[in-house]
Amino acid sequence: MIGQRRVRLWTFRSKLWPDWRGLGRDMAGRCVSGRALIAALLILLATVSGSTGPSSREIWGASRIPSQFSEEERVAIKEALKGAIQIPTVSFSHEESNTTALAEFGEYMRKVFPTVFHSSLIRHEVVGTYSHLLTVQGSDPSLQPYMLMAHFDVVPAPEEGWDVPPFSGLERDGFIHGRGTLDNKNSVMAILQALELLLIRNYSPRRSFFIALGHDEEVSGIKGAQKISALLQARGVRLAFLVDEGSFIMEDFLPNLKKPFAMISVAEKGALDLMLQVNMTPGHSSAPPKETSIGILSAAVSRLEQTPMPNMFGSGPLKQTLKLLSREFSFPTNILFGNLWLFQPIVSRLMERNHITNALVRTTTALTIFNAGVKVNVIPPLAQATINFRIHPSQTVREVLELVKNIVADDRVQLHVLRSFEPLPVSPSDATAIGYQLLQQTIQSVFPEVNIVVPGICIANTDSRHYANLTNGIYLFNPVFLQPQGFSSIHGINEKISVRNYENQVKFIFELIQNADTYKEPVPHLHEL
Ligand SMILES: CCCCCCCCCCCCCCCCCC(=O)N[C@@H](Cc1ccccc1)C(=O)O
Ligand SMILES: [Zn+2]
Ligand SMILES: [Zn+2]
Repeated sequence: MIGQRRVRLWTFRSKLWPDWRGLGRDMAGRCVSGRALIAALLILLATVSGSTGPSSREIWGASRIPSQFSEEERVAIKEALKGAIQIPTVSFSHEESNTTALAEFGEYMRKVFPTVFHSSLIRHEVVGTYSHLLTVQGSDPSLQPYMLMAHFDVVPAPEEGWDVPPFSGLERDGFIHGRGTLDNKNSVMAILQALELLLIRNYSPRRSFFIALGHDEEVSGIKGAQKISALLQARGVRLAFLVDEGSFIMEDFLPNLKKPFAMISVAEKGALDLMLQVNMTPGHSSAPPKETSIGILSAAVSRLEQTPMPNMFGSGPLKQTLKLLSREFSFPTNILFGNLWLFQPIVSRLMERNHITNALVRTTTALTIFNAGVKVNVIPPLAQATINFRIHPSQTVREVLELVKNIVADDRVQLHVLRSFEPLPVSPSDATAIGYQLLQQTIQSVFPEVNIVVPGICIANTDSRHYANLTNGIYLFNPVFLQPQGFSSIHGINEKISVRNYENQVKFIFELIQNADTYKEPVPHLHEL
């Protein structure tokens, strides 16, 4: 029955497919087709007048600065990133970081971007000893400011397994190698680099914006981002939106989808670090009791690992993500993703099959620390295990704790919450959401090969949560192409970015800053009034 229905649906849709695609594009917004028409006219005009084509200055307005960089600038762009990678700004733990390197990084930024740090338009403040806040003054106070964020601390990188030393910043085969090339010195450097290049070209913004560069994101953001946020709140700042790390232009993440798609995360998971502890009477191992602290704790954590948290597919932004992506798939995935009203149960199961997509549909349970015992012939009194839960946007810390208690179901296992925070509220991605729309438009102009932009969920955590008090528009997006191998290199080995990818990241921010000045609020339709 279902099989017959599936075939019928497919036949119906495949007949309509070409029309739907054409129609979809036209209906994506009159302004898009209008802009295409204007672009076509400009090309025609330029051809007649002997020029090679319309520049972005012509399309976006007379005062627009084209994102074209000289050979000399292109060399300086990549050399600046290499230098940043060579400073080992490692966050080891809450208590320990390489503070010498953090301070050196501040000096390095000032040296490499002199125009930024000497501009009369920019106020620079050091916050929490090592983090940086730049306030870029716009000329039009009626425009609400926004914020670009990044962090320059990195996770440790022992040399084993790396093709090149992780703090060498070496260029090889078109890639710059090293810890922080994707997470997240690329963004720190690209933001400052784009601004430096704009200022050199005498740019002055209409819309004010902030640049917040954190020094402790990899261990909490409490000394950096949290302090910057408090400072801005005390100044009464409200942000139109902010952009941080957390998502990419995805390539080869989904089976049967060869084309890249840009995912702007509009939601970020929460987190719960829970320590499980069992205390029993110690004793001689020659006469062990029936149950030991290690055995009881192992059984409890094993139950947690074997009992995944509920699949939350159907709530949150993922349905919209798949609906939008469905057009990019071939049969039968296009039918499944495009008709979730019917195929939701199947799709939610499919998502569980892969560890990355599984993380999108549920709160994940990761056993990360286990401690017990000191000597082979001593029954230890104490066994401890720490579990890192990443909480799905549709759940709360309290709900997860309740589920954990029910799964453990053993009073001898004590639960201690070490740290927890709720998922971020979902940021808007509709036609009126300025941050989302600006990112989408900029992606479309800088990366014409990327057909589709979708809202998504960030499965990791970022500094952006510390700014939730200042805006409801939190967008996580790095304008960089990422494959699954690149994802594994983040916090892993052989982290690297191609020179081309990095140049495009600079170009993207160069364009985004200018687009923020010229963004026009959409006019509401009559029926919405
Ligand atoms: C249908 C769409 C499928 C495509 C899914 C592809 C998903 C790819 C995900 C890529 C995510 C990359 C995330 C990069 C940002 C990493 C930020 C980070 O590492 N943050 C730390 C922060 C932290 C948390 C807890 C303690 C200390 C630090 C983290 O662990 O989350
Ligand atoms: Zn990061
Ligand atoms: Zn990280």
